Amino acid sequence: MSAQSAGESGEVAAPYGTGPAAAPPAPGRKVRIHHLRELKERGEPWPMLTAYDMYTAELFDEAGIPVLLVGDSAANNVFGYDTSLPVTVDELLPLVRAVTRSAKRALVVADLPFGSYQLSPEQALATAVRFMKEGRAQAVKLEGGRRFAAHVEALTSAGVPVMGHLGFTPQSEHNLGGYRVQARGEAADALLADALALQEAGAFAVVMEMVPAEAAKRVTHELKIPTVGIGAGPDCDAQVLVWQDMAGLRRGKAPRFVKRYADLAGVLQGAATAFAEDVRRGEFPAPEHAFH
Ligand SMILES: Nc1nc(=O)c2c([nH]1)NC[C@@H]1CN(c3ccc(C(=O)N[C@@H](CCC(=O)O)C(=O)O)cc3)CN21
Ligand SMILES: CC(C)C(=O)C(=O)O
Ligand SMILES: [Mg+2]
Repeated sequence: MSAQSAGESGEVAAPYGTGPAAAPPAPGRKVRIHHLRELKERGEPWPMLTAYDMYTAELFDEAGIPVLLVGDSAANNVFGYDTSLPVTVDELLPLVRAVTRSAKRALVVADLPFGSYQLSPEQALATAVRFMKEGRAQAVKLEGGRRFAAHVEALTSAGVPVMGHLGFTPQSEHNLGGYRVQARGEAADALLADALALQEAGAFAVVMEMVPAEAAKRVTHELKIPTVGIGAGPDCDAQVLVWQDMAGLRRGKAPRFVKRYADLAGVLQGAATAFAEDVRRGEFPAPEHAFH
């Protein structure tokens, strides 16, 4: 339905992504949520990465990543916690500010951390407003399905674009029994019902984490808004990874859904080792590094 016919029939148009298909963003122009809807309609998959600081935001933006997520996964990839649960709004806000200052084109999504939105739609809006006003984020993300439809609606009607997150939701790891695949078998119907409820509440996209590829494919076909997979198979509209997994900075056994595109841990370890040896041998600084 076009925006015009919605007006003539007296219906209230949904806040986002329901207008006529818009052109994809021109190079150098800011990515908007309707561009992502347009990519879905054209069947063009798009990439999303986490970013938590200036250099990664600049590099990923220039590499053509249209959406950057300042994930609550900063908990275990920046701050050194063992899970996502301890990280706070006050810890994440400076990271969101760094990323939004640095990304010229990418749309920046701020992940709402555990405890900062679950209490009520009012709490969710108060937290989202901080990420938008102080962090300059263009959207926020929160975890949960039907039970959070009212929260999503409060945000979207206040002008805050919301990305949902279903399947394995790390903030509920204690309830879900650890890092496990979700929505197997019968539970695939509940996944679809949750996704439809988020779309109905005004979400502009939905992340699906660690769900069977078949379930993710079905949700992707049933939704008008884009799905973003992480361990959800090849049929999602978009794919997201934590950047330290993607670039091989994080060591140890990676989850099955990770593909490593570089060995940053090896590169950095090698650079630091070479620097240390140079200093110990008296070879750094050389004359050209000193002032006379
Ligand atoms: N670096 C990093 N990457 C992530 O993908 C990530 C984070 N951190 N922090 C927040 C959450 C936690 N996530 C995780 C963490 C571990 C597994 C994991 O160990 N998966 C195993 C077991 C799966 C199973 O037993 O079913 C795997 O092999 O995929 C999965 C997702 C995803 N998110
Ligand atoms: C893995 C993505 C989707 C996330 O929520 C995060 O990085 O916090
Ligand atoms: Mg997260």
